[in-house]
Amino acid sequence: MVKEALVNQLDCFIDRPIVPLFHVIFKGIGIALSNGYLWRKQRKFANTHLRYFGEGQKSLETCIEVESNFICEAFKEEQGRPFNPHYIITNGVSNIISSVVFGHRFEYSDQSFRKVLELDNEAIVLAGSAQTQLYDAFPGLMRYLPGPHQTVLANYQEIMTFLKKEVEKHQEEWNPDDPRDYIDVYLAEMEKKKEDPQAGFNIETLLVCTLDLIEAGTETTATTLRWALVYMLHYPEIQEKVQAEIDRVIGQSRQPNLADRPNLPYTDAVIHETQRMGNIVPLGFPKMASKDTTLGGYFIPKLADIYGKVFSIRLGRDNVVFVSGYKMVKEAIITQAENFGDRPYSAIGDRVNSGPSGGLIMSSGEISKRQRRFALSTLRSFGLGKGIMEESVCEEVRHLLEEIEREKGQLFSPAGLFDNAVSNIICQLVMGKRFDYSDHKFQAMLQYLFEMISLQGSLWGTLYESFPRVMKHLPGPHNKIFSHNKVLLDFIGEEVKMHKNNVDHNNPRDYIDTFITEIENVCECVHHLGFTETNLTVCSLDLFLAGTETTSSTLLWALVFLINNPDIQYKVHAEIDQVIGQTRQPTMADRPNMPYTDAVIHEIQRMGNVVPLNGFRVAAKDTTLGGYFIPKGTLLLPNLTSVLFDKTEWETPDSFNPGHFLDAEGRFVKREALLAFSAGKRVCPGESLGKMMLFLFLVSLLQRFSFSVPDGVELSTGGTTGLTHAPQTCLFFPVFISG
Ligand code: HEM
Repeated sequence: MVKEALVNQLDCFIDRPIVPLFHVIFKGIGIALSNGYLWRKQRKFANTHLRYFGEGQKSLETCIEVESNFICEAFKEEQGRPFNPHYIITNGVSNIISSVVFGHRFEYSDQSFRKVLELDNEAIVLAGSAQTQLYDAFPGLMRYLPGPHQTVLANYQEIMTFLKKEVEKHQEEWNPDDPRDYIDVYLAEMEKKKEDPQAGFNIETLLVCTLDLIEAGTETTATTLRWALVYMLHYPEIQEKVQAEIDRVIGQSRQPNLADRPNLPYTDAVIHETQRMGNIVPLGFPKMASKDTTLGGYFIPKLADIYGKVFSIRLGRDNVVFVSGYKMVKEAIITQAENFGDRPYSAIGDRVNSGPSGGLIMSSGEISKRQRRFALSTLRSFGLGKGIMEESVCEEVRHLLEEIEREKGQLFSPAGLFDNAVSNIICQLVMGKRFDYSDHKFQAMLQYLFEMISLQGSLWGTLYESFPRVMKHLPGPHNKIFSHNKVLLDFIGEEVKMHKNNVDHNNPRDYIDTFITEIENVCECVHHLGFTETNLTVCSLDLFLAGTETTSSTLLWALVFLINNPDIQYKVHAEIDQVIGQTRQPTMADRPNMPYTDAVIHEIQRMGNVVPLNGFRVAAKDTTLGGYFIPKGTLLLPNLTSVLFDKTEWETPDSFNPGHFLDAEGRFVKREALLAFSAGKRVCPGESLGKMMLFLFLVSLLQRFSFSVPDGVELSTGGTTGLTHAPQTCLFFPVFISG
């Protein structure tokens, strides 16, 4: 699979991502961390001239033979006493590269060069540590804070000063007719490439290239040699066999040379096995997909094409198993529903829910079962199926249409209105009232709600989940998750207080009343199942968190896809005209008579893909999935993107095609692979309400308006991805359709 990525898909995985800490030093120039045209030019130049100055040439072999002698002499000086060969080997190896780059070697007693090697070694070790990774997350902040990242930066600065001196010396002595080494030919190339600044031939790039060559060549080769010694110590019988082969083929009277290699098969095999076991660049250097594969470390569809249907990735401190494709996701969340029904521990959830298992979204086990059952039965008794909820939606539709009419066909962004309209339905359900679109306090609450969702799905949220103890004390946007959450809980808490004052236990008006009644009625022994006032506010907030942005983003996607496909918008208008006309409001009873519109809404949900990653699950016991062993406690992400765009399930997965949900006669067909609301034990409890809102809002909007964008504007279907996948800010013309 790695070969598939690195060799067969060479063009797709050639670029390096920007790593902020390294970027300070390497600046995206040089050979190792550059991209595009500059990288191609620098890499080609290095390839050609490294070959010229030695690689593949007898002169380099001689140079290595000489250096081997120095190493052996230095070992001899230890007179058989135990010693650490680290710096002798490192110095020896880097001398080979120094000969090519600087045209000379450094004595092992040269303290200034030894210092450079020590600084480099320390920088490499520290750069791989978890603490320095914080720098990559918060470069703006960490720049001013103490920590190992400062040592990494200081070490590289000092190494750069050393390299600068070498380059300056070369500039002083430079004779273009007699290039001695890589620096000399580079100086000549700088003259030649003056007209091509994009290729990056300048002193700054030369310094970075020099550092790249010394660093990449020294640490790797020297570490492999040290592994070789370790294996020889561990396997004395193998060491003896290598020595026997050397005695037989070379003897003691001359130095080894490369011509001996074909006659030393055992030794050659040992060196290869050392490289395999030594595994000195265990992860490879990060590569960035130049085509769609990953985003900010998160899975996007093409990743599964590369790694298979079940693969694991380290996210922060956890190993997360990504499950992809309809069949495998179904196997995980439906067939093995019992095993993958719980949520993993979440540091954010723990803090916002006043304990590890509160609310509806983050709870697990018995609490989740009881709270989900309670929420679903309340949703049912407040109208799903009885028409009360439908009435609420129809009333909200009238307010929404009125607001849009006020725009008088001017360009406008409906996002805020959709958010308010959808959350009003949840307000009706939870607290029995709606808020006017001009209510500033409620608008502010919605802003807090969305910012909280967006921050949880951002790198800041991920960092908090990974390093809660550190992040708790650091400034940064993640703190807003908690402050906003508190404001929202207080807002709901106020409602709970008011409800408590005038609740009629025999006649509950909404979710809050029903919950208060439940707290009164259930035995105190089941309060630990979440029937407490605190959990009532958390569960209410969860209904807003889970229900508002998902539904309103789907409505926005609807307009994006219908504007981009005017023929489809036209057909929906035609079906509305034919089935409903202009004299009455749409109702849910119209849906069975509108197969085309129904198919369009389902296709919007598929392509809109508003919960791209689904919710995390955790394995309740050891199990297997797709042939892989999944130990108890493993985090699982049953990836919905991979299901909604599964090539084996959808005829045209990447294009907007309502035909996915229609048969040859134009009848609506349900498709099992449309898991937009997920499935199994944690399937969205708001699915029916969500579907009702989508149908009534959308059909009512299209009954009254047709939507378009200014000429020449193409709406992006790329979207922004965090926990949810929403269209980028969109501006539309609502054109009033007169009766
Ligand atoms: C188009 C609209 C919606 C979509 C696409 C959607 C999708 C989802 C998805 C994918 C999940 C994750 C399930 C899992 O982890 O397997 C979820 C969970 C949830 N949704 Fe929805 N949802 C929508 C509307 C709503 C509405 C309107 C409500 C509230 C009335 C709601 C309430 C919830 C709750 C409470 C959960 C958490 C359930 C749990 O963890 O057990 N959703 N939703």
